[in-house]
Amino acid sequence: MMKRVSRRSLSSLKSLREGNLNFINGQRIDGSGSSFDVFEPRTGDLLCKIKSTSKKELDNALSIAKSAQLEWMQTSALERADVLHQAALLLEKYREEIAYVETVDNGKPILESRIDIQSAIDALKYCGGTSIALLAGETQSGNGWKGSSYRVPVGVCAGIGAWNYPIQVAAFKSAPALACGNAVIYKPSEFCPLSAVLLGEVFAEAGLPSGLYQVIQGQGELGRAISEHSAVDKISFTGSVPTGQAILRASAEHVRPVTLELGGKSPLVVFDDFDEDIAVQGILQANFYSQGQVCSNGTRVFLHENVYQTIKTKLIDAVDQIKVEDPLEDQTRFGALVSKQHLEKVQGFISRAISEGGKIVSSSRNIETDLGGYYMRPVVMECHDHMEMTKAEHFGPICQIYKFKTEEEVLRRANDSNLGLAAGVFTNDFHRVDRFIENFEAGTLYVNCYNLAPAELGFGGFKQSGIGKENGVEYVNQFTKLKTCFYPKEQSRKLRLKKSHENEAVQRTTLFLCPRRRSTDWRENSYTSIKTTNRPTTCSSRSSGSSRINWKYQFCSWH
Ligand SMILES: NC(=O)C1=CN([C@@H]2O[C@H](COP(=O)(O)OP(=O)(O)OC[C@H]3O[C@@H](n4cnc5c(N)ncnc54)[C@H](O)[C@@H]3O)[C@@H](O)[C@H]2O)C=CC1
Repeated sequence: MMKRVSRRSLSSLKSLREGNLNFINGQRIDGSGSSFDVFEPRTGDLLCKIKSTSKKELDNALSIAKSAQLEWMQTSALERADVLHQAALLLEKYREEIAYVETVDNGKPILESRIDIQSAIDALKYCGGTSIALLAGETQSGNGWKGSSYRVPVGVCAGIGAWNYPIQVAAFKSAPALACGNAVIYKPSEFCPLSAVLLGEVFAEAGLPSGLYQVIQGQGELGRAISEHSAVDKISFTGSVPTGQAILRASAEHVRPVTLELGGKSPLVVFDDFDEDIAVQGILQANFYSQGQVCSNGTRVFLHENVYQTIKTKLIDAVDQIKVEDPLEDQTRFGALVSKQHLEKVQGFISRAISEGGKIVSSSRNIETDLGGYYMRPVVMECHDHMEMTKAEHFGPICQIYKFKTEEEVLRRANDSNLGLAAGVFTNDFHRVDRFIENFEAGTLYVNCYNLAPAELGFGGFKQSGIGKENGVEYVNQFTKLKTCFYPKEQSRKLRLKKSHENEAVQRTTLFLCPRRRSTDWRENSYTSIKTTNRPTTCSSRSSGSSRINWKYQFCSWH
């Protein structure tokens, strides 16, 4: 059993502001690399200075991770799941403290930060429970042969995260990796670096041995150093398409598995048979949650010509009523954008769209506020197909509306994108629903709802929106390698008898067919004898039964 040193406290915001934001081998320490400033989105004030991880410190952290991982992989999946479950309970316990830090760091409403922590809790419970069953593998037999496939950890997994869901992404990168017996080295976005450190403290208090979850801090340069490092066995990345492509290129050198959760430019198609008021609530949900900084947002809203005018009018009315407020207040539904640079980027998209013929039809995008910080009003824009914003992800609170006539036409326009993260359709015609499910070119589809991403089902994109999934069984599998072992049927029976007779608990001898190609008569082949670790073959998955937030919040009132 690995030695565990439990911590008993979570760092306060005051302490985080003071630095020591790398979390290496169970300790909060400063890096010795270059420094950079982090600003508070709700006020625009300096939040903290980060001393980033140097190349030498990265090497050291990876070597600590490898040693810790070699021990961790020897623990049972059930034991690992227990640690994740404990961490989930601690996240529940510290929900308010972490939500406060998250909102100060990111600018999103505190209500949303609380929900993001729920997603992190769900991921920990789901991955812990699921891995127990997945790692058990499967056994098959055929003519003269018997074989088992089972899953082993990948090794040291690196996570590189975006800024829009800091605690959630840190948990999404670490939960499946740890559950499957890997170590994690995580680099949060330089814009929102704090909650990943708190997650490290939560893991430590839950009994996770030091070195298995480490946080390194830095900007793109550190991300590049991770993606080029030979001691990293897998990378799980959430961020923009160009960065994802750079990581993929660097990983080709090492022939290393990569999971990419990248950007989107998702269509949301609204037909004239659907309730207009519910459609408006759905469009708000698909565009303005997290100030529009959501990868799966349905920013291209196609409205059927019969309802274009009425839905447009209702939508403008609803958007104009959204209050932009201090994200730390409980009632706030729309807070600050993440950074000055990002605010300027989003405003730049709007200005270029106007010069290309786009038109803001809601009130002004600008807002006077005495909070300081990075605020703008959400907007509705009438757009056409041949403008930059129809193709490019703006990642801000801009709902683009388009008019369409026929189903065939709108499907073609909806799919006309290099990205394929999500797509939605609002209609009461279930034959039409079937046709959209079949023909939408996207990895996540929403019918009469939008932006759900529960832990139980895979979420991820087609086309340039990514490779692999987060959530669901597929996601947990991505943090394992599959080993398949064949043996002759009679030999396997003898081995079983021998094993039970000698009560051999740790190791057994088995046989590989060699050469690998299966002959019609396997007896003609020669054998090679090797040693393998004995593994349990039956385990049951545990329910993640949590005090979940009801997902129906998705159509909550915005005013
Ligand atoms: N599909 C999904 O699940 C999600 C996708 N996203 C996408 O993330 C993007 C917004 O996030 P950003 O932080 O602006 O993305 P980004 O690509 O600029 O940065 C993401 C992370 O990559 C690091 N990085 C930068 N250059 C790197 C390099 N050359 N090699 C390795 N790492 C590097 C950054 O420091 C940061 O930690 C949007 O495109 C959004 O759609 C965001 C959330 C979820």
